[in-house]
Amino acid sequence: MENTQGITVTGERHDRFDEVLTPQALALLGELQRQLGPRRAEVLRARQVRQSELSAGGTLDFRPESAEIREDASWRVAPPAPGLVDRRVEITGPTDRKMTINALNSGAKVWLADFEDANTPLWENMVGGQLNLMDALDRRIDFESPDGKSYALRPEEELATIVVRPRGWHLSEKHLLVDGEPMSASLFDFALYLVHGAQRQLQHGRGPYFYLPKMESAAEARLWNDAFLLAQDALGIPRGTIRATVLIETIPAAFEMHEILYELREHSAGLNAGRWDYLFSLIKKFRDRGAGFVLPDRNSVTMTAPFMRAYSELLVQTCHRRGAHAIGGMAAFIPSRRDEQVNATALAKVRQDKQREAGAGYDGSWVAHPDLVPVCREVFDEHLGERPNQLDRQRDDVRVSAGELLAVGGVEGGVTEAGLRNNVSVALQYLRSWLAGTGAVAVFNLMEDAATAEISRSQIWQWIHNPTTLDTGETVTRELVERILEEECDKLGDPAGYADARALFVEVALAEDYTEFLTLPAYQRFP
Ligand SMILES: CC(=O)SCCNC(=O)CCNC(=O)[C@H](O)C(C)(C)COP(=O)(O)OP(=O)(O)OC[C@H]1O[C@@H](n2cnc3c(N)ncnc32)[C@H](O)[C@@H]1OP(=O)(O)O
Ligand SMILES: O=CC(=O)O
Ligand SMILES: [Mg+2]
Repeated sequence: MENTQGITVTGERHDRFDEVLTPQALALLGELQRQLGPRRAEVLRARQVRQSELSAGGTLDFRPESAEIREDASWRVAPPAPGLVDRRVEITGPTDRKMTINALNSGAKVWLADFEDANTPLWENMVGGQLNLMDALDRRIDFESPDGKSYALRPEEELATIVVRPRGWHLSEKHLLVDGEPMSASLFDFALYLVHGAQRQLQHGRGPYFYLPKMESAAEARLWNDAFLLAQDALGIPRGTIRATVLIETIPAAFEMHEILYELREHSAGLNAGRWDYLFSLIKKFRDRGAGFVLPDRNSVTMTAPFMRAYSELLVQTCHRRGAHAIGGMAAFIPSRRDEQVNATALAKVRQDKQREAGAGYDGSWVAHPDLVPVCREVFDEHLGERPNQLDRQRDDVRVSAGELLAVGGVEGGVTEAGLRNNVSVALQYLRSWLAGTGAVAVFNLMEDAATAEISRSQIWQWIHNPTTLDTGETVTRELVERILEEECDKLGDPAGYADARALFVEVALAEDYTEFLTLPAYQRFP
């Protein structure tokens, strides 16, 4: 452990970590944390205040205070930056060495290098991931797997543009203390990539680009914008070099899309419809509000549910009014190279999802696996023709009210025993994987990550705390879930291997008090 000017690294200095944790990088981390740490605490407190209002019966609406920004038709975000003009296919995934190479080579236009939903924030993953990004930008990221398969990058012009997703504002990085306090994980991930990636990216004719997750308000976007201004000035990089695409993946943020774009306009690269966290947020924010907000089984809530369609179309309308890209979300179906049937289903489902998005006006969309790149590309090729995007397509036909965004009742399908069992089993399997250091995993042929697992455990909490009857006629109670937990654990086998995941599940799904993010108590389990 060392302490230089109030900055202490408590994490281990593994091989080559010094290349990431340089004096220049540590100085920027300290500066950002000292300048913006108190503001971060403020926006997190504002989330709590809003939650108390909602729990007391309040609602969400478009903000009268910022009506002028929404109604002013004159402003636009910055024109798309190099490497971000054509974003028809974006692949997402963690930053381990093999997946970094596979993602960059996948044929996608963009790679979302993920320190958030698809990542377990182990110190080794965080700093190791930054090293892999540096090596990828230096084009020296060859790798050999234990079974002897060699990996190398394709020619420059075929590689995806890197867009890094730092962790959300709620998370801290406890291995980096500033004046004795853990620093913001968001600022940690952002600044390390900026320090090492900016010049390297500019040499490749691109720039330091980011995806910003889990925001709940325009004030949070302003905080990011201030971090960009401060960091660009500190590093002598022209203002506006950084670009950021914001995930609209919380229900409060859906009411502030124009305002979020406005705050970031000089740095904005558009918005993305993060459907899984959005559903999680809906459940979380209205978790104790009774039957009108109880969603049925996770798998029966799709993007064609009226409230999801409203959110998705409002996002395209907002973006294109402001000259900003609208990027679609993740269909969770994962292809299989071993099972033809599973593969055919995944390809068909993903095709359908991308067709809906391209038809709605999205400029591109996400895939979770290299084998899904061609299908997404085909669909957008058909819609875009020779154009790199469809920013010119205005959705003036879209009219979305606050009530429509919040009308979560009335989704077809109910709460079933099978759905409850699925939530229990998926949550257990995901938590085990997360605790072992892998933050994205295929379970029952679907992609599971922090966002989807949040839905599973939050639904269980919500069903226990609001009168909910299963298709079997039984009422969901803590005792019933405990019995099902026992049975699902038996099916999975390996009780010792699941012991930690099981304890964490009880904490985040069955406790009387709701846990805001499962990753908070999960992270505490790491030294
Ligand atoms: C809600 C949200 O935020 S969505 C965004 C966050 N989530 C994600 O990014 C999930 C990304 N996807 C993944 O992590 C993976 O696809 C998983 C875990 C779902 C499935 O992975 P696997 O079980 O390894 O799939 P599979 O065995 O079919 O992989 C085949 C090959 O594709 C590679 N691959 C699979 N997904 C990806 C990816 N997203 N990026 C790069 N390479 C990938 C594998 O590394 C493997 O490579 P190899 O043949 O060289 O060994
Ligand atoms: O990050 C994406 C989501 O759907 O959540
Ligand atoms: Mg998300």
